[in-house]
Parts: sequence; C-alpha cells; structure tokens
Amino acid sequence: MIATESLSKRFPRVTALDRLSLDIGPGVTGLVGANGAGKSTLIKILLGLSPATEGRAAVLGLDVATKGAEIRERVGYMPEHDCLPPDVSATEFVVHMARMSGLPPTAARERTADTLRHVGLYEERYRPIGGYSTGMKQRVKLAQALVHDPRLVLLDEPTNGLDPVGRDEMLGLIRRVHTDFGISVLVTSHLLGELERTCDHVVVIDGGTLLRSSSTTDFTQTTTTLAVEVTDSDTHPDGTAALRAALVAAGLQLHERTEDGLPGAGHILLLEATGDETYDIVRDAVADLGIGLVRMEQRRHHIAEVFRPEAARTMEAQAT
Ligand SMILES: Nc1ncnc2c1ncn2[C@@H]1O[C@H](COP(=O)(O)OP(=O)(O)OP(=O)(O)O)[C@@H](O)[C@H]1O
Repeated sequence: MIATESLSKRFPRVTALDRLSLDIGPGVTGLVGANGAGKSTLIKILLGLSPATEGRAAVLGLDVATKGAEIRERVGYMPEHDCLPPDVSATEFVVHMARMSGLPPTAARERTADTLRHVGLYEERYRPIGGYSTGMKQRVKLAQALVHDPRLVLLDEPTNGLDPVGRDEMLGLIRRVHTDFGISVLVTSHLLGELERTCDHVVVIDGGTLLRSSSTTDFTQTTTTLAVEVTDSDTHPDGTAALRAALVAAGLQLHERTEDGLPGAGHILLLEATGDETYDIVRDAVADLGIGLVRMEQRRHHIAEVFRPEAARTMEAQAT
C-alpha cells in the first residue's frame, strides 16, 4: 500500500523525516510517535501535498512526486486540525467533498447519506457544523475521507480532543472501516495503548527515524511475568503482603516492584512464572490464606518498550 525509501524532509531548522524506509501492507496500520516525530509531515508527503527533500515514496504503486492527483483520487485523508466550515451542515459539506472527488450529484448524495450513517451521524447531519461537539466534528472529517470509496485512508490523530468514551467509539469506527468496507487504514496517534488495541501492524517513529515496524502481536507477545491481584480479609488486612510472604516461602521469584490495582483494592504482585506449576502454587497459597483472587494474568509486552526511556516518558506525559 505504502512504500518509502530513504525518505527525508528537512526544514531550515529541523529535520522532520530522516532517511525513513517503510513498507506498509493492507489492513489497519498505526503510525505512532511523540508530538513532532514527523507523522503529519509523512502523511503530507504521501498525499503529494509536500515534496520530500530526498528519497522516494509510492502510495498504491503511484510515485508521490509525480502522481499526487491520482493518489488523492484513490486515498482519503482526515487532517489533524479543525478545518470544517461552521456555517454548512455535515450533509452539505460531505456532498461537496464527494462532488470534488468526481462523483455525480445523485451518487454523491447517496454516498453521503450512507457514510454519515456509518460514522453515526443521523438527524444532526442537517444542522450547521459550527454547533457540533468535537466528537461529531471528528466523525464528519472521517466521513469526508471515506465518501469517495477510497482504497486507503490516512487518518491524522483522529482521536485528538476526544474523551475516553469518544476515543473508544472512534477506534471502533476505524476498525470497521477496514472490516466492513475492506479499506486499508494508516492512523497516527501519540497514544500507544490506542494503537495496540486497534491496529494489525504498528510503525514507531521518533525524531523522523524508524524505531520499529512489526505486527501488533509481535510487539505485544506474552512475557513470563505473572500479575497477581488479591483482596484483603479480616485475618489478612494486607492480603498482598501476606501473599508475597507465602510465595517467597514457596520459592517463587517476586519482583520488588508492585503495581496499583483497582481503585480501593490493594497492589498487584509481579512474579516470574517458571512453568504451569507456578499457577498452582499461587492458587494454593491464595486458598490457604483464605483471601480472594482478583486476577492472575500473563503480562504482555507494550509498544512503549521500543522507545528510548525519555521518549516513552514524554509520550506517557502527553497521554495523560
Ligand atoms: N512547515 C514547517 N516548517 C518548519 N518546520 C516544520 C514544518 N512542519 C513541521 N515542522 C517540524 O517538523 C517536525 C515534525 O512535525 P510533524 O508535524 O510532522 O510532527 P507530528 O509527529 O505530526 O507531531 P504533531 O502530532 O505534533 O503534529 C516538528 O519539529 C515540526 O516543528
């Protein structure tokens, strides 16, 4: 779908992309990086809207340097920033965008109705966009990217400005763009967790260079670390401490560090599983203490681990 070869973009004071080579296939691909990592710059080059300083890129086999118009006919684009006209309705705007993409008037109206329904805009689609919530505006931006039935959509930070529920809804919609219509998706975000849940493949960039590109399952393979959370009881007012002592006595290797459990609950113990018997030891220890087992799960790697520690910290800070 997308291939870049040693792609660079240098501005007078900053190198936004630095010899980036990528090969992105069909499906839902996440492009993740902190603010300023070069995500929007890459998208603009892929659409043929901004020339690269060096290197090459092709989208759907079309060279971005010479075939920008053909690429934009076949690719939908959802820009990051608010760019919607406030005085027209979603229907008027999306019909206009469909006409600009070359659809005849009747087809443009039909596709607009279908697409707005798909993104979850119903009666409100006849009201001026100026009165919409951020979530509704994001849906209009997504609809205009889909209305001409592209083969690929490039979505720049589609969950920006949304609350957690709005984010989940938008991520669900993005997943369905692929499952329901077979349209491939490149979606950018600075929130790692979002892409872990939504994408088949994740590309991580930092300072305009590629840190890693692999399938989400490769990123999030299970580890040998077990996370165990228990309740307290009258006999054991600190259930976590009691379990730690029991597991150490049973010869298990526990991490010094604990994690916070559910609000109001205790901490989560982390320990190294050496085999299936580790699970039995934990189960028996919990039963002997007479406390409740809230969870026992194998930990997975997180995409954040591929970042340098300081980059990961910046991203975590941006995420909160
Ligand atoms: N037109 C421009 N002129 C000069 N510098 C630019 C220009 N556009 C982007 N940059 C710089 O290039 C770098 C990459 O910017 P880019 O917008 O691609 O990052 P991003 O990963 O999309 O982050 P964000 O989510 O904040 O937009 C940044 O340092 C930015 O300041």
